[in-house]
Amino acid sequence: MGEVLVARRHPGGHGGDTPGGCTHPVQMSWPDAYATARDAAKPLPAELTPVVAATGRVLAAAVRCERPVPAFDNAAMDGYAVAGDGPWAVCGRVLAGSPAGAAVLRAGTAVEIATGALLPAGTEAVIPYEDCWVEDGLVIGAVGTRRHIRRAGDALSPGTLIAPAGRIVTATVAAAALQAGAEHVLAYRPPTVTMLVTGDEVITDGTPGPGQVRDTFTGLVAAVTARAGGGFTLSRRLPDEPDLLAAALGTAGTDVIVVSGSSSAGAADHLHRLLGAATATWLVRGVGCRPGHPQALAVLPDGRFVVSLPGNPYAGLVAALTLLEPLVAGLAGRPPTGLPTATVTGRATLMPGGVRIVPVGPDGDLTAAGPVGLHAAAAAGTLAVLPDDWADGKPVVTLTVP
Ligand SMILES: Nc1nc2c(c(=O)[nH]1)N[C@H]1C(S)=C(S)[C@@H](COP(=O)(O)OP(=O)(O)OC[C@H]3O[C@@H](n4cnc5c(N)ncnc54)[C@H](O)[C@@H]3O)O[C@H]1N2
Ligand code: MOO
Repeated sequence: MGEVLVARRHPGGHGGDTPGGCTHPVQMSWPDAYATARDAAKPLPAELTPVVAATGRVLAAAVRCERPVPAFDNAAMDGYAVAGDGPWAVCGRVLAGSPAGAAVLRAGTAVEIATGALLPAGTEAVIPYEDCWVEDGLVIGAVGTRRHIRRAGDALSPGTLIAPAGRIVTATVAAAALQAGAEHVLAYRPPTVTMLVTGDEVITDGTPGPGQVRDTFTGLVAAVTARAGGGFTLSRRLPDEPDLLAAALGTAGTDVIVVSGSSSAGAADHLHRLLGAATATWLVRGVGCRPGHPQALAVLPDGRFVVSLPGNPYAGLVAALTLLEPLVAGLAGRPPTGLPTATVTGRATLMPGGVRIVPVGPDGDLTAAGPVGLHAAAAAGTLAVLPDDWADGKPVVTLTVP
């Protein structure tokens, strides 16, 4: 599944040795890292999916109308279906969903009819209630210039395009497909994502005690996964125990494994060594951005991707938007789209030779943010990717906070 982009040994940056003959590229620029994650992900196989379960998936083949819409001739107004000249003798009533009856409407007769009801054969027009009245069982009025009849196929005929390949199945695409008689669509299988939350100090519920922190990653990763069209399956908290992390990496049966923490050089940071031992291929190992520079993307020999998010929460969010989101979107079959740009104003300490990723409010003003606190990103909603030659007021690429 993965593609070795630069197969060469790391010259010795963070993470130390990579036993097991693991190869990897040197630290990448932020735009290259984003593009690498996106391009490494080829769409997963397409499968025939019930329309009702396809929302959020990407179409691998166009959806076309299979049955005319409407499927049968019906009344466009509540009133009387009539044949021949009036006045018309009322001989029955047809509501939507009830059969029109065997009888053919003969000249001079009428049936009371509801909007959407099957028209009796022989109907020449529908006269709305407001254009007629009934006296002694006779409808009195005149057929107007409009017949108020909807013919089968008036709205849509078989073969008409409902949605092209590559389109995300929205609720409206699904509704249009069902309306047009499609029960199944061919859609890419959405990638599944497991989250491994590492760290002895991380707790997943309750109030942290001394030295502990509350997990902030699971909800963010689940949201980024869902937004990119993936299925978040599970979050597991793991202590800083290499055997447990190795076992979890080995058994996670999902297309993508996200690991928070353990990305750096500390005594309890085992991920890089374990991926080396597993002969993973590094696609990205370290990115020229602040925060989030220790982030990485690797592919295991069986094709499963591992996304490594640095433990500092804002750095981890930046990494999820840099590597996880484009990866999941690509696996889900979403066609690449350019990132939005916006004009941003204010001041920031730029990173020579790399990018600084800074929260930006709706007014376009930059906000200061360190690698830990998430409050500025939460208030901002958007992150600006500032290159080292950025100047106040210049437009930049932006990322949307989940
Ligand atoms: N010698 C070096 N030390 C560090 C470097 C470096 O290059 N050389 N990089 C620093 C940077 S930058 C970051 S970011 C962190 C990355 O650390 P890890 O990914 O190994 O993560 P931990 O050490 O486990 O934790 C760091 C920090 O984040 C907190 N954390 C971890 N997981 C969670 C979670 N699920 N929810 C909330 N907070 C979490 C953890 O408690 C630590 O405070 O390394 C620097 N060091
Ligand atoms: O990824 Mo670290 O921020 O640069 O804390």
